Amino acid sequence: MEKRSNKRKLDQISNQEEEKGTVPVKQENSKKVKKNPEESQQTPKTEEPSNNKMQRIILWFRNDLRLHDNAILNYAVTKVAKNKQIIPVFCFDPRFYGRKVQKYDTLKTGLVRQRFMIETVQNFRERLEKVGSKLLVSMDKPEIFLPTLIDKSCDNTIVYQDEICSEELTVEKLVKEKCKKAEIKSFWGSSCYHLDDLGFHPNDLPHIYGKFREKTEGVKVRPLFGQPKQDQLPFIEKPSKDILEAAEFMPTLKDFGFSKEEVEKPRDKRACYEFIGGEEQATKRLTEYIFETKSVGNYALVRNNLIGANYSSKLSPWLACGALSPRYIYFQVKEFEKKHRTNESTKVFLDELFWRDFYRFWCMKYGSKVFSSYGIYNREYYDWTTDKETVKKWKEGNTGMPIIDALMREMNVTGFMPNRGRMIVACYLTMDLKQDWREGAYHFEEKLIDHDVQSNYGGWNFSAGIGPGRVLVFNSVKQSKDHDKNGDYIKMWVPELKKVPVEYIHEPWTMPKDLQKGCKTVIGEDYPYPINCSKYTNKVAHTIEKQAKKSKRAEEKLKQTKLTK
Ligand SMILES: Cc1cc2nc3c(=O)[nH]c(=O)nc-3n(C[C@H](O)[C@H](O)[C@H](O)COP(=O)(O)OP(=O)(O)OC[C@H]3O[C@@H](n4cnc5c(N)ncnc54)[C@H](O)[C@@H]3O)c2cc1C
Repeated sequence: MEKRSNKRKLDQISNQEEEKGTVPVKQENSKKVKKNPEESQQTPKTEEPSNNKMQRIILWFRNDLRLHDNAILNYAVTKVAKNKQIIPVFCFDPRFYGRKVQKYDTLKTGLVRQRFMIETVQNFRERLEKVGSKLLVSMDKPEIFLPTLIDKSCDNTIVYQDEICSEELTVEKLVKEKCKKAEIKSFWGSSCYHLDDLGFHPNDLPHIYGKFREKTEGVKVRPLFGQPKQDQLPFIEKPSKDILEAAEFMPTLKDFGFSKEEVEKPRDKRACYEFIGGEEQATKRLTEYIFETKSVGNYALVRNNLIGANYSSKLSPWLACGALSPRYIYFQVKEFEKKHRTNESTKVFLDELFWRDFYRFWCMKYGSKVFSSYGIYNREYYDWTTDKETVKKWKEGNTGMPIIDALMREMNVTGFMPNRGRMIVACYLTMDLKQDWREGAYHFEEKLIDHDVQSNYGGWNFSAGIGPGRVLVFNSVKQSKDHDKNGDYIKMWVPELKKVPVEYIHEPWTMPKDLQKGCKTVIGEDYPYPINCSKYTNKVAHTIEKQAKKSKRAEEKLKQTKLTK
């Protein structure tokens, strides 16, 4: 391996797998629930091999970048062997990092999440080093990099945590194909409930979340795995030069194609929280949210607010990449309930955590259908269109609907958007502007710091009226008045509207012309007219818009004639 040879060239990445769901539904659903899951035991029963051969265990980490409560680390620690070598690996797979999706004109991973991921991997490496291990990092595809670690003189095992959706399953399949000389083991580990404990096959998952909760009422969350201790993860005694290089390699944002200007831009001070990647920051935030500020005890009262650090936990970015275990959160909340109080808030908070579980099992059940345009029920009556100009305005936060613009701008800049906001903007794009929901979902995938394929595509299916449960149709103006009464959130993210009086902040296009001039916010000049959507724009606004367009055209004509003269 040449120095940093694991760094690929960005322009070599193929865009073949443009659309999700290239794996047929059946194949995804064929992920069997293990009947007698030796591999899924809390403490895996690993037999001592009959020979004295070195046991090489390659731990392929993906969305499980933590030492605490980690199923594959637990396997490595509890594996009984006379001689064993544990090799932890993380690949910045070019299919997920540094790749553009041409069809939706989005990146698979935008700048904010990419930065967070580098911090996460760096912190994970440091934590592994503290217990005497190392982390190999590569920018190659796993099916290219992992085979280079197979040593013929050893018994090799490749271990990973199960994933659910098509793109991830395709990679698993390729790894299996290319690593035939190694044994492959996988473990469930990304939800609170263990797949094997549900008591039913994911294909029998109830249609709606409430019924899922009823059906799983008696299911116990399994206890946590312990953290590996010093020397429980013995590395290779005399590693090769290549392996040592990979154990030091860490890509930079530039390696993923981001410009110097983008990389050096400071974090935005308006961000609701300073998200820094890694397990250490994750557990710090968890303690702060649950025990120091005791905010979990007020969750139900404030969770729909839009401003501040503690209206919700902000744990999702660490959960998404597995720097934080959902079971650890669950048990910490239970601890809080024991010490302080059990109330509606702690219950609602845990319920949200189980929504995350629900979407995982839901994606298992429906496979690639969750990425299809009319969803799992083929609701073709929605008749989405794609008007790139409209989608662009929505993406950039220039729709002329203040609450939508504020929410989109917060996400574009910081990577975070409140849950209420996600529902509002998704409903606006699909129900009001009637645009293909996938334009929105792919944009979220690029921008969100907490992007999680199951929660994102599940959330979009739900909001677009093609997913589980009732179809919720929001009125954006009402939502704006309900959740941002004084327009503080709007004014924070849409500074053009700073001087607009509160009574007009939610519908600035209804402001009388004189007032628009008075507060230096002329609609159509300083801030756009709302996209023509009959639900919100009243006749007055349309007339003003038409007149403005007419007079603009007249002005331009006049200029033209002057020029030609
Ligand atoms: C269109 C749309 C897209 C979404 N995309 C994502 C995504 O990519 N990644 C993601 O983690 N969440 C997503 N969500 C769910 C939800 O918005 C976020 O989990 C939540 O806003 C994260 O903030 P928090 O950690 O402060 O959540 P809290 O309100 O503090 O909740 C605690 C945890 O519960 C889970 N949770 C809460 N609400 C939901 C929910 N509705 N669905 C699933 N899990 C939930 C999250 O893991 C969250 O961290 C999406 C929702 C919608 C409507």
